[in-house]
Amino acid sequence: MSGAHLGEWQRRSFDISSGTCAPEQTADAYRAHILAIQYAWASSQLSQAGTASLLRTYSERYAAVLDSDDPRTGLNNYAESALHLARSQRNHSDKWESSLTTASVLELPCVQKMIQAGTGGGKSLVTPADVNISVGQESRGSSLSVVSSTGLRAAEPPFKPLGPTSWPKAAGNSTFSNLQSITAERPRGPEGFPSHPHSSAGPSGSAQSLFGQHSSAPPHPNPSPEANQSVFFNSNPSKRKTFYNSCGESGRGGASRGQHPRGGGTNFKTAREQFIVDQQKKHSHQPQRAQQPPGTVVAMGNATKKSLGANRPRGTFSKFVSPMPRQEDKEGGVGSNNAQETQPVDERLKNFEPKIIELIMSEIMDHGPPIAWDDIAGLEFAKATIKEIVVWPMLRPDIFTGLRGPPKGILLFGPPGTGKTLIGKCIACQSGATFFSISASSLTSKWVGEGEKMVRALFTIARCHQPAVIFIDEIDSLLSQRTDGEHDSSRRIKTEFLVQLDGAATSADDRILVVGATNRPQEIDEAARRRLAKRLYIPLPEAAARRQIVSNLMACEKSQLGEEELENVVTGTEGFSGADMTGLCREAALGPIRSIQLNDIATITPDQVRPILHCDFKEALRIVRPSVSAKDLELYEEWNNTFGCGR
Ligand SMILES: Nc1ncnc2c1ncn2[C@@H]1O[C@H](COP(=O)(O)OP(=O)(O)OP(=O)(O)O)[C@@H](O)[C@H]1O
Ligand SMILES: [Mg+2]
Repeated sequence: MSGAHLGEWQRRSFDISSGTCAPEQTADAYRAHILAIQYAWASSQLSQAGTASLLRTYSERYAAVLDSDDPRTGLNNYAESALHLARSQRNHSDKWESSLTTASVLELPCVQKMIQAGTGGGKSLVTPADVNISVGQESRGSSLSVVSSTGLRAAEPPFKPLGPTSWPKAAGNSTFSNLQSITAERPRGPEGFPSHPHSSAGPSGSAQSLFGQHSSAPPHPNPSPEANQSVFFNSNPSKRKTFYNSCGESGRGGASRGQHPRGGGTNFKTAREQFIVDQQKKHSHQPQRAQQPPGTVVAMGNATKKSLGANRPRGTFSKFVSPMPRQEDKEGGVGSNNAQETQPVDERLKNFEPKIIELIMSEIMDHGPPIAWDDIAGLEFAKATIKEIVVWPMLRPDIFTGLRGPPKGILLFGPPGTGKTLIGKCIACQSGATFFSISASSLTSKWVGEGEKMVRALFTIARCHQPAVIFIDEIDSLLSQRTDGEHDSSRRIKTEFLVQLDGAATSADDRILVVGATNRPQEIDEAARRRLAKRLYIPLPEAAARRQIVSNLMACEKSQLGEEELENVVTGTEGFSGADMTGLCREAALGPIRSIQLNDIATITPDQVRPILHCDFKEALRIVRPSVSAKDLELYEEWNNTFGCGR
C-alpha cells in the first residue's frame, strides 16, 4: 500500500468525523478527548467553566456511542457487561438461587420462537464454521462441547453449570443441549482433518440445522488418534488456525443479519446469545477490524470486536480490567482470537496465578468519589510538587527525561488527619494514570505467605498499565525498620518491595510512581526512605486552610456565619488537623437539631431547621479538641528538618 493510500486509510479509519471509523475507535477518540481536557484543566490551561462544558459535550458523545444499539455507530453491549458482572461476582449466599432456570428460560417467548425457527427453517443461529468446535476442557466442568457430526465423540451435555449463579443445568431437552446437534460435515483427509475445508464445506452447503439433529450420530468409521480426542481442534492448534484461516471468510458469510433469529430489527443480545458470541470470538478466526472494508456491518456470528484492558475507559470512568485472561479464556486454545482483544496479555504476567491477578484487580484497585485539588485546603507546596511530579510528566514525558525525570517514589508524612489519604485520592482522580491503591496492612495480614507474590504482581501489572500510580497508605506497616524478632514473611515482603521499587527506578522508560503515606515516618526503614526520594511534609492546616475547610463545608449546609465569626472559629482552632476541623463542623451542624423541641422532632420539615450559627461552633469547640499533641508535632517537624524535601 502506498504512503498516500495508507494516509487516506488512516484518515478514514481514525478520523471520528469521517463517519467510517468503528464505534470502538470513536469511543476511544472521545475518551482521549476527555483525558486531554482533564490534563489541560489539571495543569490550569483550561478554566473550570470551560472544562465543565467541554467535559459535558464529550461525555455525552461518548455515552451516545456506548449506549447506541446500532452496531455501526454504537457499542451496545449491555449483555456483555451483565455477563462480565455475573462471572466476576461470587455468590456469597448458598441459599440464593438465580431465577434463571432451564425451565424458566425455555418458557420465554423469544426462546420458544427460536426453537420453532430452528426446527422449522433449519437455519442456524451461528455460522457452521464457527460452531463446529469444542470449546473448553471437559475436566473444568464449564465447557461448551460442540462436536462434529462426523461422530468423533458423543457430546457431553454441552453446558455444565459454571456455578450457582451461572448457566442453568443442561437437560437433554434444553435449548442448550440442542447445540450438540450443531453440525457441519466437512470432507476429511486421511487423518480425520478437514482436507480442504473451504472447497466443499461452505457455510450453508453442508451445514446441518442447529436444532435438527442430535448427537446420536454414528461414530466415525475410521477415527484417527487425533479424531478421538474430544477437543479436536484444540489438540491441533496450528491446523485449526490454518483451517479457520482458510474457511474463515466463507464461514463468516453465513451469519448475516438477516439470518439472525431476531432479524435486523434489534441488536439486543440475550445472555445466552452473548455467551455463544463470546465462545465464537474465542475460537474462530476473525479479521481485525481495520482489515474490514469501511462500513462493514458485523453480524451476530461475527460480533463486534470489543477492546479490553488498555482500550477500556480507565481512571475515573470505569473499573480496571485485568490484563490477564480469565481461566476459560486461557483454555480457549492457542488459536484463540482473544489474544487480539485482551491485549496486552503480557508475557510478564503469565507466571502469576490468575487468583493473585484477580485479587489485585478486585481488592487493590480503587476509584473513590472524585476529589479535586481545590477540595484539599492549604498544602499549596505539597500540591504544587505533586502536580509537578505526577501531572506534568504525564503530559510531556518527552521533556521530563534524564535529570528532569520524575522520582519513582514519594512519601507523604505528617500528623494524622491532615489530608495524606485525601491527596492520594485526588491523584487517583486527576492524574489520568492507572491507580493502584493498597493499604499496607491488608498486604501483610490478608494474604499471609502470598505477600511478596502480591507485591511482585502489583508492580508487574502496574508496568503493563503505565503510566501508573501505586498508592500505599500506612506504608510504615509495610516498610518499618527491620528487627530481629520480625516475622519472616513480613521481612520477605519488605525485601520484595524494595527490590521492586529499585526495579521500577532502573528502567528509564517505566512510568510508575509509588506514593506512600504515613503518620509514623520515624518507623520507616532507611533503605525504603532512600527509595522514596521525595518526602513531603503534610502539616497541620494553617489559619487560611482551616478557614477554607470551614467555608467549604458550610457552603453545603444552611448556615449563617459572618466573616468575623468565621475568623473567631479559625483563631479558636489553632492546632486542629483537617480531620479535627471536619469533626468540629459536624458537631456544630448538630446544634440546630439539638435546639429542636423533642415533641417537634417527628414532624419538623427540613426547611424549618434553623441554620448553623456561630453559637453552635462555640458549643462544639467545648467538645472537640485537637487530636495532635504539641510533643508529637515536634517529632514531625524534627523528622521533616532531617529528611523532608519541603520548604
Ligand atoms: N487539607 C484538608 N482539606 C480538606 N479536608 C481535609 C484536609 N485534611 C484533612 N481533611 C479532612 O479530614 C479527613 C481525613 O483526612 P485524611 O484521611 O486524608 O487524613 P490522613 O492524613 O490520611 O490521616 P492518617 O495519617 O490518620 O491516615 C478527610 O476526609 C477530610 O474530610
Ligand atoms: Mg490516611
